[in-house]
Amino acid sequence: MAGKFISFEGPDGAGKTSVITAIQAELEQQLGKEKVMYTREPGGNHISEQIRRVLFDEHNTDMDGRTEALLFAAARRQHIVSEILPALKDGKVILCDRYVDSSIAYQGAGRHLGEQKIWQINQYAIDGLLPDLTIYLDIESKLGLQRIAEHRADQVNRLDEEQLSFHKTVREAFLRLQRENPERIKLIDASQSLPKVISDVKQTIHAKFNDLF
Ligand SMILES: Nc1ncnc2c1ncn2[C@@H]1O[C@H](COP(=O)(O)OP(=O)(O)O)[C@@H](O)[C@H]1O
Ligand SMILES: Cc1cn([C@H]2C[C@H](O)[C@@H](COP(=O)(O)OP(=O)(O)O)O2)c(=O)[nH]c1=O
Repeated sequence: MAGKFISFEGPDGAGKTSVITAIQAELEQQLGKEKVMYTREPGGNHISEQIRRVLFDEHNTDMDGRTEALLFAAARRQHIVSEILPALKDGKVILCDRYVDSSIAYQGAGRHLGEQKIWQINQYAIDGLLPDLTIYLDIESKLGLQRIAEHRADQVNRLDEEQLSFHKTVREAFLRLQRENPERIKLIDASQSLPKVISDVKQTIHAKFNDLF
């Protein structure tokens, strides 16, 4: 079986973690644990996790936007080399919580660094490796932030605390990316109930890979 690279994207609170957990459990049942890999960005290996700590340290409020963008790209590079490429070689299904589209949306649009510029620095990091399929969980910004506030108040990180307008800009960018890449990026309405979102995601994965679900 050839490896399959599936990324999950969406604004904070869209439900990525909840959805991926369910999808991972079902795929592991079907294919066996050794054939499925969950991983997240930034992170997934000890070097990227160290970069993650710098990015999300609440003391680093003075971090320059370009520094932030370069650190995300650096963590991505290491993640590809240490996790993604070996798993693809082993024929695994990779469920990746965020990938390059997050940088375009958060740093490019949200931080106004320019979506094209962020693409450019990320080309160097990803060296042409895009997911076979990207599941974009779309949610209205206010609802996404409400979900975080209601359920995960203890886990709010430096980036979650950005203002509503930032999140709206990020969502617009995700929607634009989806419109520009309709073959790779599939939109799921994440304001639906969790079981319905999971069922839509499974259908979408099956439409792309007939041997899954
Ligand atoms: N479809 C849904 N309907 C209602 N609440 C949801 C739904 N999906 C997720 N949640 C809740 O919203 C919060 C954020 O979800 P999470 O999966 O952590 O999102 P993300 O990883 O995208 O930030 C969690 O407390 C989760 O239980
Ligand atoms: C991968 C990536 C994430 N981010 C942000 C989006 C999230 O706010 C945060 C990831 O934090 P995380 O705690 O993983 O949150 P979530 O469960 O919402 O994915 O990092 C970027 O700004 N750029 C990136 O390239």
